[in-house]
Amino acid sequence: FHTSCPVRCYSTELDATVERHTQKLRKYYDYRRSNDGVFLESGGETVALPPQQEEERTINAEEEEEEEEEAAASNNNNNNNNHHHAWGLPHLPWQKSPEDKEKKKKSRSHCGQSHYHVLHHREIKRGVKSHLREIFGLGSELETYESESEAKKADPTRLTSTPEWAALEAHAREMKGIHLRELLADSRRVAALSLEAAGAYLDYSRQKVSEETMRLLAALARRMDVDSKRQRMREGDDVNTSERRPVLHFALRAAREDVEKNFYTSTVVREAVESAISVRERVFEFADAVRSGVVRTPRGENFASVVVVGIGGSYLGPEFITSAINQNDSDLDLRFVANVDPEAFDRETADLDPTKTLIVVVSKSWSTAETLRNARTVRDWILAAYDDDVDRDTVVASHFCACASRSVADKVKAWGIDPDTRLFEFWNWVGGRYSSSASAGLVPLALARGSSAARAFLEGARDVDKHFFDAPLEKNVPAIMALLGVWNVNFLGLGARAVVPYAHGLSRFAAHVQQLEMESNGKSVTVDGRPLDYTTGEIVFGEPGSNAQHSFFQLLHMGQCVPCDFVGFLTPAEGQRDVAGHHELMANFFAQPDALALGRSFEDVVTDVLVGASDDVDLCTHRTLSGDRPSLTLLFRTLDARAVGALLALYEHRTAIQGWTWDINSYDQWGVELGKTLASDIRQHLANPNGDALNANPSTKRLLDMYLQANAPQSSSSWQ
Ligand SMILES: O=P(O)(O)OC[C@H]1O[C@H](O)[C@H](O)[C@@H](O)[C@@H]1O
Repeated sequence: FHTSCPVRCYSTELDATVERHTQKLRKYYDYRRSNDGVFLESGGETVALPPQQEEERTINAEEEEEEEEEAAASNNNNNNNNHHHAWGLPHLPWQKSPEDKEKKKKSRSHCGQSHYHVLHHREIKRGVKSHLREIFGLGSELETYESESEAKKADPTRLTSTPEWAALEAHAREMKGIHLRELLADSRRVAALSLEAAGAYLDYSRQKVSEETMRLLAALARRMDVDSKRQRMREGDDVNTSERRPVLHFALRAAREDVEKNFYTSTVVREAVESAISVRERVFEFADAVRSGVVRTPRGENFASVVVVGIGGSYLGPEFITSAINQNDSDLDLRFVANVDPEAFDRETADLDPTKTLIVVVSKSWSTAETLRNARTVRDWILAAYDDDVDRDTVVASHFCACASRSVADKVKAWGIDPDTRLFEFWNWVGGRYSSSASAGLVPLALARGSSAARAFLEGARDVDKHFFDAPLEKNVPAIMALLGVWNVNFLGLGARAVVPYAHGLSRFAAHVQQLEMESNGKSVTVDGRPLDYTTGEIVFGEPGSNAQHSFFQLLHMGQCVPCDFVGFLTPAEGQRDVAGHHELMANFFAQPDALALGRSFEDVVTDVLVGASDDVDLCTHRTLSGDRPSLTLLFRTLDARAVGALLALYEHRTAIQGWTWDINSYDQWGVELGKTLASDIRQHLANPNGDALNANPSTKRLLDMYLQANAPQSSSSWQ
C-alpha cells in the first residue's frame, strides 16, 4: 500500500490524522489548499499555483475559439451569400442561439474520452477513501476529501499543467486556423519539415505544423525528461517500472562491435547483447540445417512446411516481417495459427502434410490459453499422421521447437521439447510486442526466408537504433513521428491514425503497428499511478494502398479527419520486375496525401459547371472536399529485409517517445488481464454447466444459456 498508494494525487487535510498511523505515508499527502489557490510543497519550497481549474480553462479557451470561428464563418457567409443564392444552396445557420451554446457546454463537460478520465479518477478516489476508512479508521476527516481533485489538477509535474502544454494549446488555436493549402504553398517548408536518416526519408510538411510547432513539441518532450528516459533505456535501467525490468529489445539487433566501440556501455546491456548474439546464432544454425535438409523428419524426409503457433506479440510482428520479406526462392511454406477458433487451424493446415511440417510454438509466458490449445491441436494432428512405427516422444521432439522465456524451460520440457536444442529463448527484458527481433520473429523468418535475410533485417533495425539513441529530438525520425502523434491527439483532437503502406508485402504491417502502439500506449495512469486527465494512445488501423483507397478513404476525405502515415518505396520490391505496375501504385501514393491536404474547393467545383465540364449544379456541395487533412510520407529505397527491419524499429521507438512524453509505461499491459480471468470462469462453466453457479450479470447469464442450449445434444434452441 505504501509504495503504490495513489492517494498522493490528491490534496488533503489529512496529514495530522494519517501521521498518527504511519510516518511513511506522509509523502503522499503533500498538498495544501488555501482560499487563495493551491500550494505545493516541494523540496522545502512552496510553489503557488493559479486557482483556476484546468477543465474551466479548457472550456473557456474552447468557447473563445468557437466565438472566433463563428465570427469568421459569419464574415464568410456574407461574402459568399451570392453563391448560395445563385446555386440554390440551403440557408446555413451560422449563428447559434444562447440556448444552443448552453446545451453544448453542458454536453461537452465529461463527454467523449474525458468521461473516462473522470471515471477512472473517481474510481481510484473512491477506492482510496474506502481504503483509508478501513485500514486507518478515518471517518469525518474524509469529508474534506471531496474537494481535493482541484489540487490534483494543479499538480505542476502533470503534463497538462506544464507551461509547455499551455503554450502548445495556444499555438494549436493559431494553427487550426491555417489551412494546409496555405502551409504547403511555402516552398521553404519542405526543406524544414523533412529529413533522411537510417535509410528512411520522412516528409512531414503535410502535417498541420510549423517549425514553431516542432520547437514547442520538442520543448514539451524535454520537460517530460524524454532525453534522459531514452538514455536510461540505453543504459539498461528499469524503465518498465511496473514490472521492474529494463527494456532492451534494441540489444537483440546489436553487433559485438557496438559494445566494443562503447555505443552501449552498461553491463546490463553488454550482457544482453552477448545473450542475444548467442541465441541468434543458434537460431540461424538450426534454420539453415532445416532448410538444407540436415535436420529432418522422423522418417528421414526434408521438412516442407512450417506452422507457427502464437498470438498477440508472438504472432503479429513475426507475421508482418516474414510476409514483408519475400525472397522468392525455394522457401518453406510458412503458416501462422493464432486465433483459437478451430477454423484457423483447419484452414491453415488443410493442404499441408503433417509428417513434413515443422511446428514452432511461440509464447513468452508459455501460459497463453489460445496458444497452448492450438499447440495441443497441432500436436494431435501430427501424432495422428504417424503409425505406431515412430514413438510419440520422438515425433514431438522432432517436429516441435519453442520460442519462449528461459524461465518457462521446465514447461517447455514437459511439453516434450528439449530445452537445450529446441528452445530458442528470449528474456523478460523483451516485451511480447517487441519480440520480432528476438527468436519469436527470427525463427520463422530464418526458416522461411533464410538466415541471410534475417541478418539483413536485424541490420536495418540496428541502423535505426543507432539513429534513435544518437540524434537530437529535432532531427530524430521516430521522435518526430511520435511528437506529431501527440500534437494530433492532444492539441488537434485527432485521436485515430491510419497506417497505409503502398506495398502488398506490407499487408500485415498495420496490424502489427496497431498492437504495438495500442497495447503500449493505451493507458489510464502515469508511471507513478496518477490518473490521467489527457488522452494517450492512438486508434491505429490500416490496409495497404491502393486497396485502402477503395474502402475507408471516403471517410478520410470527407468524413472524420484521420491523420495518415503513407509508407512507400522508390523502386519495386526485390524480385518484382513490373516497373510500370509500380509506377501505377506509386501514382496513387503521391496523389492521396495531396487530395487529403488540399481537397477541392467549392469554387473549383463550380468552375466545372461554368465551363460545361459538369452540368449537375445540385452536386456542387457533394463534390467539394474541404481538405486540410494531415498526413506524413515515409519513403524507403526498396522493400527488402533491411527496410523491413528499419520500419519495425522506427515504429517501436516512435511508441517509446510517445509513452515517455505522456508519462506512461509503454511496456506493461494490465488492461488485457481482466478479460482473461473472466474467460477462464466462463470456460469452466461451459465445461460443467451444472456445477457451481456462475457469478455473472443477467445479460451474460442469458447469453450463456442460449449458447449452452444451442450446443446441447438435439438442440432445439431458437432466438426467441
Ligand atoms: O507470448 P505470450 O506469453 O503467449 O503472450 C502473447 C500475448 O498475450 C497477451 O495477452 C498480451 O496482451 C500480448 O502482449 C502477448 O504478446
